[in-house]
Amino acid sequence: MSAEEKKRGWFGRLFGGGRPEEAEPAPEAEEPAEESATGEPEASGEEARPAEAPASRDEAAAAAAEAEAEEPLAPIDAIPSAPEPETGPALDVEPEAEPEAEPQPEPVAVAPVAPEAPAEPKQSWFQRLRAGLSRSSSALGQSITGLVRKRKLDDEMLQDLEDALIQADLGVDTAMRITEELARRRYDKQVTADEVRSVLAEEVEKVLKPVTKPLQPDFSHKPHVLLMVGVNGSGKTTTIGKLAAKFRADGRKVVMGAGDTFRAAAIEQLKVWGERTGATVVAKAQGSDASGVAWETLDVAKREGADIALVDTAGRLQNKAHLMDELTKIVRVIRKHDETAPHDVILVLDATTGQNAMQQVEIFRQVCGVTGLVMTKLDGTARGGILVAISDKHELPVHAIGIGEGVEDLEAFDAGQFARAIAGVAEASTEERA
Ligand SMILES: Nc1nc2c(ncn2[C@@H]2O[C@H](COP(=O)(O)OP(=O)(O)OP(=O)(O)O)[C@@H](O)[C@H]2O)c(=O)[nH]1
Repeated sequence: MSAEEKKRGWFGRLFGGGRPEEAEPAPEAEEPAEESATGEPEASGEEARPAEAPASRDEAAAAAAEAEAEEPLAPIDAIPSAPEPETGPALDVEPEAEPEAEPQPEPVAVAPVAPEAPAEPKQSWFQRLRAGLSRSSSALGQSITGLVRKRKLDDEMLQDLEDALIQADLGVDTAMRITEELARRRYDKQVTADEVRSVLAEEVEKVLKPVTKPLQPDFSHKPHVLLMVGVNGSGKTTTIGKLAAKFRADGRKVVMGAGDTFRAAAIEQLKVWGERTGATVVAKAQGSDASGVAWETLDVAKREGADIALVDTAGRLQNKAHLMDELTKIVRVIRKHDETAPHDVILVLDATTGQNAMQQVEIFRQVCGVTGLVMTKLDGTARGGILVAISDKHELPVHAIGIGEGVEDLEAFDAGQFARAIAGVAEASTEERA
């Protein structure tokens, strides 16, 4: 199988329909990414289009001002604080004060693109998923093995198992269903750890199956608008970059909007992804009005006849009413371009934040009508079970999961694979070894 066919396979699975019929050929790498002589990437949009920028700035300002006058979509005071994720810096500076300050000397951490010539034999996605989820599955596996020692399944063991499953962030309801099913099958009989694991995998798959939904952009929108939201550090920018790479590999025209104007490094990070993928990047200076960036992103996307616009946002939303307003304002500004947009509002959740991720779903659903989820960093945590609890409670589509920083580390979500990986059960069929 060629690399291209593999990409298409991924695309088909992620986007649910295989390669679109009217995909335009991928432009040459230098076409959308405009670089200066120094090699410094120049953003499209305001920086890259001086002649067109003033008009769109006026429109953006007018749209932003109009949007400002409107009511926010959700009461901010009702939103509880979610602790900072492990990877993100704390918010202690008002963004309005930022432009004056020296740009923060943050390193631009950009995930590596898939290595061109991998030396090692390529692992299947399931193998990598299992390896990624090994912290989650081994924590659970140890508890299960510790509890099941050639004993008959009795009430005490069921209670201990339930506690272990809750500890693993799977959620109370799922934990109860698993132990009820175990009791139904094996009560007062000898039970092995393998039997427990297999019931665990089956029950987790039952929860996850209904939420397994590939991303299905409707390219007739021209552009299909995808808004990426989530707390800072959850992996929004990286996920946008990875998605852009997938769309570009499928011949789509992509425009990315650097709507995270809070952090200079996030803007730079997106520009680098733009260079790598050949996607156009619309960016403004750090501290600029994010809704202005969103406006221009759609402006540029329409002008370029882009298939999809991926709009990044800042994630410093906890207890910061004006930043929460910023998100609702971005949505309103986007709707001035297309009242049906944004067509996808994807919440990126960092698995390492465990139960806080549940809280984040509640907050972002209130504020901006989340349509689907991507969970990242499942590779670095023992708390992967949280995706099960979130799915059980919120029933939001899970589009994809991330198990690393590279392009190849984002995959379409598959309930069965995830369930078996987290339960530490072997692959079910040869199909998944592909
Ligand atoms: N291990 C691992 N790291 C990831 C994954 N996804 C993203 N990251 C890393 O997480 C860090 C934060 O990712 P960003 O994409 O910058 O997060 P963000 O939500 O855009 O953050 P802000 O710009 O601060 O709002 C980066 O170092 C990414 O490379 C993943 O699936 N696994």
